[in-house]
Amino acid sequence: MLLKISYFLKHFAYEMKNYHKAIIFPLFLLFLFCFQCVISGDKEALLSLKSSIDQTNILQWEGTDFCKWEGVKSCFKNRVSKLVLENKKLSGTLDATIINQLDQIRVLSFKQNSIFGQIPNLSHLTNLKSLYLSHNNFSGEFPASFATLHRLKTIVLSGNALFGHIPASLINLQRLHILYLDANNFTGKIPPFDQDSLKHLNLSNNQLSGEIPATGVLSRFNSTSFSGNIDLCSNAFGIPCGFGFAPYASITPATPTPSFTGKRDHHGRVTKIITIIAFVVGGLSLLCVVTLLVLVLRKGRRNIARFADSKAAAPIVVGAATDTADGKNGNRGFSMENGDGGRVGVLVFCGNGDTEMSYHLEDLLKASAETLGRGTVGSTYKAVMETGFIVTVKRMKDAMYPNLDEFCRHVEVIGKLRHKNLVPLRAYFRAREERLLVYDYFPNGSLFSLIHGSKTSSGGKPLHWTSCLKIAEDLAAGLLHIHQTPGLNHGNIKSSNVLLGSDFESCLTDYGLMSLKNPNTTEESAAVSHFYRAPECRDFQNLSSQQADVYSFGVLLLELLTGKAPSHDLVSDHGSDLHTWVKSIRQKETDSSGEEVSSEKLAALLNIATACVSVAPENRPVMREVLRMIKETRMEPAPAHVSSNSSDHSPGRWSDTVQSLPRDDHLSI
Ligand SMILES: Nc1ncnc2c1ncn2[C@@H]1O[C@H](COP(=O)(O)OP(=O)(O)OP(=O)(O)O)[C@@H](O)[C@H]1O
Repeated sequence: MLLKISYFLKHFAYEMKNYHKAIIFPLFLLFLFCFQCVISGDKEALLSLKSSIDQTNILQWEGTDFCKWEGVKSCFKNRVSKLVLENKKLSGTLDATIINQLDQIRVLSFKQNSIFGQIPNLSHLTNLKSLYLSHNNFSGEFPASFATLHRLKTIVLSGNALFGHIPASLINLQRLHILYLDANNFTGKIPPFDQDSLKHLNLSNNQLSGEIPATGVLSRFNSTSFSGNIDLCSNAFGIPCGFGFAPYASITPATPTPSFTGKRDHHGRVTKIITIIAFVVGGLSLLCVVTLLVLVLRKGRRNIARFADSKAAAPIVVGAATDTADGKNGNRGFSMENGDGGRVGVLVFCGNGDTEMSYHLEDLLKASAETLGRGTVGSTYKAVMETGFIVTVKRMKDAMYPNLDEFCRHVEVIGKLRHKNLVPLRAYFRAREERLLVYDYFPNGSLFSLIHGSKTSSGGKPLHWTSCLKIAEDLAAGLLHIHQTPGLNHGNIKSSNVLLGSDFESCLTDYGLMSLKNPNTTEESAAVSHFYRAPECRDFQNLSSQQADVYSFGVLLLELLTGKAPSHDLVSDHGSDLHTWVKSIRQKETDSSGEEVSSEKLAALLNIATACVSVAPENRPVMREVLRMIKETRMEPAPAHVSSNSSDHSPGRWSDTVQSLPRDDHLSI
């Protein structure tokens, strides 16, 4: 375009044959063009401004005389000198190139709109005296260019989201009369304003810090000009510096400054509340983190102490040997004491041979614990001590508690039982409200797992007949040992309470504990436990008995023979067809020599089971008789007197020559 014009001018001059005239003429045209631009410049600037902040067309700017448009309060020589667009719901950003075209403006106000973005560089508005941008959504830093506007008297930027420092260069504005920067996020120090012109100052509710400069001008303002800045201090205001925390926010003005709006006060309160909440939340979070850390650190060695001392809530003192429950046996015990020396918990070792066990209460308290399961009696844990020694700890449910003395008497009896087919109770922890039993840990799992695998379904593959007989004999021997203590019974025979020892011998556990149960408790046992129970004991009010144990043992034999867990009442379901049902389940089996097993062997075991599950307790054989029959079935002559030492059988004898079965009145297939 310019090239075209110059070409035209050159051509025109050539035609005129007068180069001087050719230069003057285009300059004249250019002057006319520029004059027209200036005349209509503010109009164009205003329309551009409208299109950037008035998209909803609130401003009805029509007509050629823009000096009469809404908000254009005055013009000077056809230029806008005062533009006041307050509370017009304007929204958008201010474009510096547009605003700076209004360079004759003296007063510019966009108060109480929703204009956002940075406050533009207004360095071309050299005539600007008053700028009101308060209560919008301006963000960004204070424009340093303001310091160059030497005519500025009023700067009102309150209620925005401005941040950063207040430029120290503002002290050069020698006409500055009003400076309101309250309710923003300004940080840093207050510049040392000292211009006499400054009569109104509000810097409240920011995040200013440091000492208020002790200038003569600033000292004229009262504390309300500075309130709501939590890190400001001033010796003049009696808020000493050097204490790290100068609560300017808490200063209550003696004479409130009228210009402080409700919004600012509200903002101050909100800031205070947020600060307090932040401290509280921060404190609580710190507490949670510390607690979590402690828990995580202790997780690796999840502590028996958690259940051992949780209720006692007492510091543990370990080391002093104490007496057993009755104070007579002299078994070694280690006590847990409260602060005043009163004994609240004792670990008592049972059987005489166990007094030299290689751990103390302290070791147990430090052991890591893994939950093995939760049953009728309580929760069972595998506890691994720091030495690597492993024990099983059973924490008894509240419902199981008789009074402490009764508990101790009973557990002392159980703790003395030693038999190769019983899981030994090594120690017990007695405290006011806590009962722990410590057993050997059996790593080979339970009979339940052996029969049913890890599945909890009732279906499983029946064990080989030799295993059935071996297990039956082991359990009968263990149970007989219990029954040899007058009045003592197991009370909870089931396959999960049979553990496999190091030689895969079967060992009864959890014996003698059901009688500790409070008879008034309404707590029901699991369904599977229910059908092991003798019919006369299914009502929980009725205590278990040795005859009831025999019934449960019979059910366990049926489970061995069929591989079916008693999820329903096997006995009453199958009645007289029990034999047919069992036979139908078992395939033909051979012994180790490859010879087909006489059905008589299995028939004999089934006969024993059937006898045990007689509905009438008086028709059930006693355990001595049951053991004898099982032994005879395995071709082993039953001893005249069965004792704990007499039931030692090696697995090698399982497939001995088949002999004829003994006949019993109860047993007929
Ligand atoms: N001394 C032990 N060594 C290894 N595992 C054990 C020991 N004692 C129990 N268990 C296993 O821990 C698990 C939970 O046992 P727990 O006695 O708490 O429940 P349960 O036998 O299912 O029910 P109940 O309390 O009625 O006897 C069971 O699988 C059990 O076989």
